[in-house]
Parts: sequence; structure tokens; C-alpha cells
Amino acid sequence: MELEGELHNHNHNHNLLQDQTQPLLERSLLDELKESQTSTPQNDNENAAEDWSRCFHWDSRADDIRFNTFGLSSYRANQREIINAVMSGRDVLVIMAAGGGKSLCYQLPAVLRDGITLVVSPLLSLIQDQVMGLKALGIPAHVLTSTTCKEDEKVIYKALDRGIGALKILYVTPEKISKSKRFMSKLEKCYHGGRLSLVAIDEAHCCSQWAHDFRPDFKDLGILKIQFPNIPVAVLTATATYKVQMDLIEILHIPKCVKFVSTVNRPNLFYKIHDKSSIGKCVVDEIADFIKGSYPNNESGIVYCLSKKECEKVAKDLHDRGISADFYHEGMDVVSREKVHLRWKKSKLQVIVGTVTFGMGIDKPDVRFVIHHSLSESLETYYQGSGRAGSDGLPSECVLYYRPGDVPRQSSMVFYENCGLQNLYDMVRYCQSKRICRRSAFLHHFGETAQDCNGMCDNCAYGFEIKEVDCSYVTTVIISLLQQIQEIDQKTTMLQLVDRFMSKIKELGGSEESASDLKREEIEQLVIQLIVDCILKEEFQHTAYSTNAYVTLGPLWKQVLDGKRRVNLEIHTNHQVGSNNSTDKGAKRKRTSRLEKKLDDLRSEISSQHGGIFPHSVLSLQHMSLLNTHKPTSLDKLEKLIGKVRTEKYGAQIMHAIEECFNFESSDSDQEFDLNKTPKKKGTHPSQMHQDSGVSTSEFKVPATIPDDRIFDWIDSNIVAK
Ligand SMILES: Nc1ncnc2c1ncn2[C@@H]1O[C@H](COP(=O)(O)OP(=O)(O)OP(=O)(O)O)[C@@H](O)[C@H]1O
Ligand SMILES: [Mg+2]
Repeated sequence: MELEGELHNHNHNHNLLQDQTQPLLERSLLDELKESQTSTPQNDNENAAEDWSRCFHWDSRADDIRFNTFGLSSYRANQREIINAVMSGRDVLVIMAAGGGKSLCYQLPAVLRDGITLVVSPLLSLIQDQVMGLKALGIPAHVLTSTTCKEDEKVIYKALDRGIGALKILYVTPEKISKSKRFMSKLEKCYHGGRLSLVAIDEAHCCSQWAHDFRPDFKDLGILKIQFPNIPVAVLTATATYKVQMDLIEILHIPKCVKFVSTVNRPNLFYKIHDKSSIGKCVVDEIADFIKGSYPNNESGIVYCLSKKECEKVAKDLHDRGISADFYHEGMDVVSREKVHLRWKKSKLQVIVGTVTFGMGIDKPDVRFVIHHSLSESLETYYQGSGRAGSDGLPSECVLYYRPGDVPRQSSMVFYENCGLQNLYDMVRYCQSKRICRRSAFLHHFGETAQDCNGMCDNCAYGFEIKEVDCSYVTTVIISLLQQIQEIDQKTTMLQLVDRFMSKIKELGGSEESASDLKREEIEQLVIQLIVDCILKEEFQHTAYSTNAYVTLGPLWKQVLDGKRRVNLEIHTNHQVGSNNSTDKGAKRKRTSRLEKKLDDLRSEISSQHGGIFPHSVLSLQHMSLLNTHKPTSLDKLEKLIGKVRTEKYGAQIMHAIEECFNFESSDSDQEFDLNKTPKKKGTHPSQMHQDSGVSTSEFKVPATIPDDRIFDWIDSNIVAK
């Protein structure tokens, strides 16, 4: 046993060292790879590192499409460079945080290049979202699946076969590539006719068995580069460790790809771990109170649960507490699932309660909160799920309800997976830590250097005083309890062990050190800490219906018994240090102005008038905030704020809404203003009048001094980038 302990200790240190050097090694390998890629370009600039941010001859056309078609006033980080690499005919591997704007990186080149772009994406619901959004922008996009009607199929095949019709972007699921010979032969015709312009593989991590959403059909997508070697392939995903990235390059046959790895940091997300009650009813009460208190205006959110049954129960319980919530899981038929998804997407349902399968690539930009009802199986899964919040760049919250008792439940589900327990224990460390910045934990996990959290996680924001309690003695009591249990050939679960410990402490009269001072929850926390630190370990046993997790002695127990290793537990003292901002930055609510409310109603109305397109396809929150601040007085001015396509489609209705609202407000404030004339109050910009009147309380108020054509830049650098 001692030798085992020593050996494990050695391995543990070795692993730690490896953990620390791995990101460095990966970074240097990445740099080397980047250099080797850029030194073997397929153009004239042999050996010259390509600068993707320089000027290209398509710049002005690209800018025009970005603004007038997509309604975006500037590019986000890396978007322009990626688009330039794709436009130059290069394969690209894009790793960009959830909500970072990967779609534009292939949708804009798709519009800009002649011919048809093929997009492979894993989920039908996700594809339908994208196609609906593109159609609303006037871009001819289609989806081809087994459920596509004959008429649409004809249109698509005509376009592929003979270049007839206006198809620009065709979405398919991977199964179409691996299973439909007919489709592949049409695609070949399209390629040989010079009409295939780009292949995009979205959510590409599904190709790798090392990633969390592995999909076997994705493995066959390598065929695309083999069959269409001259067509650039854009491979995109939100999370991919170095191992997954290498896997993608190999599986998809893109050894010369240009890699764009953006930071995983999401500065607008507030991360928080919430202590979870051991009573189920209380947990739902707390979640309901949180939603009602922080999001009283029907702001959208997601609650993630571990099982289908739990989703249904939590959705019902939330509903019973007055929250419009419904469940979504893979056990439902496609139609009911889609119904729930659409109601939520159109903000007719506030909360969707789903399993992890809900959310991949879902483009709902205004998700204000993501709650995890239970522990996630890995940091990667948690990052991906919580990343569904705030893709519009506005402050949003990610809250995980944690209790140690949830660990055995998760571990018995993942222990047989490759690195399953290791990944879970990383997640547990994240939840149990009361000091380490949550943001830094993510950045470290994905091999990035630390960045300023700006008080956007509980550990950085609250400044609770933390006491380190020496639990070495308590640990020896736990170890001796386990020895006794093992001697009589019995097994114990984590919760049973804590029960036994509590009675033992009573027996001992609570005299020893501070053992009796620890609350039950703290002892649970300690046992879990001992497990992730290898002093104890989990063992698993299958029964006919489930797998049980038991606690036994781990490789390092003797070191504690011999006094060679101290055990400290971090505990909150309930005392908040100094006057550190105690309010959640993420929970700070923006009051909506009258005009924003009016525009919000208008976009819902327009969305139902136009066959149920999504409200944000009509106007995004940023658009509404801009209109609120700048109150355009003509269609020309409106176009400068929201682009040509939206102005042509909805301009008249938007102007009418502004006029109505402004007349109403100006009568309130005794100021005369006619939209078609200059304001009578000399020298006052309408937005200034608005701000002066104190009506607008937008958190992201754009200063009226910012010229119209710089507004989006201002938002991106002052809101999105912060
Ligand atoms: N340059 C930009 N300026 C402002 N908003 C943008 C920009 N690019 C994209 N967006 C918006 O950001 C949101 C998220 O974009 P998108 O769906 O492409 O993200 P993603 O990276 O694919 O995320 P996911 O990993 O969740 O699929 C969308 O609402 C999109 O309109
Ligand atoms: Mg996406």
C-alpha cells in the first residue's frame, strides 16, 4: 500500500508537471505549425507569412455585404482575417468561442464568391434556424434532408446539376454526405461544372471521438476534401483542445489549413457557483426566485438538467411557480421538440429546461441566463453549455447549482469513459474552489494565459472572507472509519460515510480540534476534495438497474495518516470583505426605454407577419439600443444604423414607431419635435434630448457624440470586447 502511495505521489507530481508544460508545449507546437502553414502557401508569396488583415481586392464588396445584407457595422475579432483566408482559397480551421460569430465567416464568403456553398451541420433544428435567418436577409438558402419536400428537392438538384436557380447556400446534415449516393453525384456535377464555391463544416468537433459531442457520421466528411480538392474547406467549432484540433486536421484532410484560434474568454458572462440545497423542492424554489427576481421581463434563459425525467420535473415545478417554462430532450418526438424550441426562440416561452443536447449552435443572441441544475461532466461541457448565454455580447449570467452529493451521481455515469473521471474531477475542483477566478480556470483549461476577469465571477466579485480550516485530523477519522468498513468487507457511499462520520464525532464528544465545528455540508465537501486529491477514491459496482459509486481508501491516504500531508478545506465565513461590489454584475438589469419596448413589440409583430422569422432577424438588441440613442429622423439615417436590407424591408414601420413614440415622449416633456424637421430646441441632438430627459437608462448607452458610421465600432469595443 505504501509503495502504491509513493508511486502514485510520483505520478501525481509528474502529471502536475505535464499539466503545466502541456499548454506551453502546445503553444510552441501551434506556433511551429502556424509558421509551417504560412510558409507553404498555395500562392506566389512562397515562404512569406500571409497577413490576413491586409487589404484585399474584395474588401469593399465584403464590407458592403457585411453591413447592408447582414446588418453588422464591423467585424468581430478574427472574422475579417478568416473571410480573407477563405476568399484566398485556403482551408481554414476556426476555433472561436460560442456566440463569437463563426457563421459569418462562411456565410459572407458564400455570398461573395460565385457558386454554391455547401454547409454541413449536425442538427436539423440548428440548420432550420440558420436557413430561416438567411432567407430573412434575402440570401437564397436551402436545406436538404430526407424530409425536404419534392418541390424543394427539385429546385436544389436543378441548381446543383445545371446551375439553374438562385441557390447560394445549401445546408445538409453529415448523414447526407455519408449515406446519399444520389446527392454526392449531384454535388460532383456541381463541382465539375465549376459551381461549388466553398465547403463549410460547422460544429466540427463532432468529428473527433475525443470531443464531447462525437457523431460517427462526421468521421466520413474527409471525403469532401478528397472529392473536391480545389474547393476551400472551412472547419469551425467553439471548443477544441489541441488533441481535437489535430484530429480534425487529419480526419478532414486539411493539413495545410490556416488555423485561427480565438480566445475562449467571454468577458460579458458572469460565472457563479451556487450552493445547492439537498432538498429538491428547495432547489427549484431557489431557481424560481432567482429567475423572477433577476429576470422579471421575460428575458430568455436555459436550465440544464442531467436526465430527461429531471427536465420534465423541473420544467413543471418552474411552471407551477409562475414561470413560463417547458422541457426539451431527446426522448421527445421531433415535432414536439421543435415546437418548444420555436416558442422559446420567439420569446413566447421564457425558459427551456433541457439536457445537454439542447443548445448546440443555437443562435438566440439574447439568452440572458444559463442555469445548470446539476454538475456538468467536464469543464468543456460546462463551457459549451454556459456559452449559450449572451452571444449578443451583453451582460449575461451562468449559474451552476452545486452540491457534493451530485458528484457520485455523475461519476457513476462517466467512469467508464476515456478520462471520464479525470474530466469530472477537474469540474469538481472548479465548483469547490472559493478563491480561483472562474474565468482563469477556463483559460487555464484551454491552454490560454490569464486575462482580467473584471469582477465577472463570484470569486472575483463578492470578496467573501475565506477561512482555511485544517482538516488533517478530521481526515484521519474518516480514513480510520473506512479502514473499519473495509475490514468487515462492507462498502459505503459518500453520503453514508458522512453519516457515519457525524455520529462518530458525536461519540467523540466533539472535543477534538475543530472537527465538530464543521457542518454536514462541509464534511461532504471535504470527502469530495479527498477523492479528487487521491487520498480517497471512488469505486463502482453495477447492479441490474444502475451503477453505484462507493468510497474507499485512495493511493495517498497513508501520507495523511503519517502526518506527511496536511489537508485544508476552504470555507466561507459569511463575512464580506470591504465594500467590494456585492451585486452580480451579470444580474444588473437594464431598464428598457419606451422606444425600445415599442420596437420590441414591433419586431415581434413583423416576425409573425413574415412567416414567423425570428425577432432578432428583424432587429437585434443592439439595433434597438442604437435607434433608442440616435433616433434617426429619416430612412437614410436609419439605413446608416441598421443597413440596407432591413431598412428596405421594415424601414417604414420602424420610422413610424419612432415617430409615434417620440411624439408621445415630447408631449410628455413639453418639447416640440417633428421627425421631418430639425428639432426646435436649437442645437439639441434628438438623442441628447432623450438622454437629457432621463428616459433612457440603457446600460450600453452610446454617447451622442459618436458619429453614426462609428456606432457599431463603439459598441464592439466598449461593450462586446469588454
Ligand atoms: N461582426 C458582428 N457584429 C455584431 N454581431 C455579430 C457579428 N458577427 C456575428 N454577430 C452576431 O453574434 C451572434 C452569434 O453568432 P453565430 O451564431 O455566428 O456564433 P457562433 O460562433 O456560430 O456560435 P455557436 O458556437 O454558438 O454556434 C449572432 O446573433 C450574430 O448575428
Ligand atoms: Mg454556430
